[in-house]
Amino acid sequence: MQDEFERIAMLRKKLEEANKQYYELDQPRITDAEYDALMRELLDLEAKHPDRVTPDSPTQRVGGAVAKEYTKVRHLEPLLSLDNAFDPGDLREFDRRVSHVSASVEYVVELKIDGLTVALTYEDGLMVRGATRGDGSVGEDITANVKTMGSIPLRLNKTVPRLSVRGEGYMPKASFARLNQDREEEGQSTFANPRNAAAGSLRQLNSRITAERKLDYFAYQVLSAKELGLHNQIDVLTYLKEQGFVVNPEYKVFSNIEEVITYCELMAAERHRFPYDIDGLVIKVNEFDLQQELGFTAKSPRWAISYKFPAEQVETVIEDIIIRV
Ligand SMILES: NC(=O)c1cc2c(=O)c3cc(F)ccc3oc2nc1N
Repeated sequence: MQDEFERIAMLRKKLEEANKQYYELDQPRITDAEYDALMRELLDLEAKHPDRVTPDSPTQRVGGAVAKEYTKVRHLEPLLSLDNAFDPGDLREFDRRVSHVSASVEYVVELKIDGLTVALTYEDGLMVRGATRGDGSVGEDITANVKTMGSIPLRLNKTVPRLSVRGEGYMPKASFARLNQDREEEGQSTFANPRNAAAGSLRQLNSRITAERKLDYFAYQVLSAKELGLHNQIDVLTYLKEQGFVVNPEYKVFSNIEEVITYCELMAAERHRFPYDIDGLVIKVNEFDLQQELGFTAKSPRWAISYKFPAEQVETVIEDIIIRV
């Protein structure tokens, strides 16, 4: 019996390590087939010893019971939306407002991942809830689905009593292409874009289906960051990585808006080189003290703005349309 418990512990360690290699380090060490075999063995051993199952066991990522409908959940703090900037003038206007409060400012610029916001709650280091944005105050409880997302840790590396994390759930372009191909072959309707596919997959009532969709997650915010001894957005991104989250590595720090504008224009031209869709950039005042001085409007922070890439000229090929006059 004891060696079965040791086997359970060893399998969990190997699966967690494989998960970390795949999602955090992007360097899978074992094949999917090997991963599945280890998971199958652990599922069988846990079925024999159900009292040994823990909420952070890798088997909890497989997905299980089908929910009938969503329970609603109220967010600890409302999830606000970002004001948009469409051209350099808007960005200079944003900077002018910021400069009224502080002459010197540091901006962090992150890619704006084109997915959907997912709010995560951890208690004593264990993930206890995942929720969609909903109307900003009340979202849908999608905990079962979120557990199937390999880039979201089931357990934090450093246990803290309570941690609220926000980030973007998204579907990588490769997963999107494969999903639509499978659906076409099965005669099903296809998704228009990865964002819709991610939304549909996350709001699935059957988490086994979510598990097959290979969704991914970039964390970018923690609540009550100052209580964690964090003083700016860069601290937050570093903290999130330490805790085991995947943070988008493309963030940059600039000390004036003209550098931000140059970077925005550069990235608009490079927007398709990433393995996921982005629809712009998010510019954030780095220091929390200045963020707090700037505060919020009714619906948005005054210390952040999203720069939307210009709409692209997409040649719509109109073919096979014969206009009979
Ligand atoms: N899609 C994104 O990649 C992304 C989105 C947001 C937000 O929506 C957002 C909303 C706020 F009220 C405050 C900060 C934010 O930071 C964000 N940072 C990001 N990187």
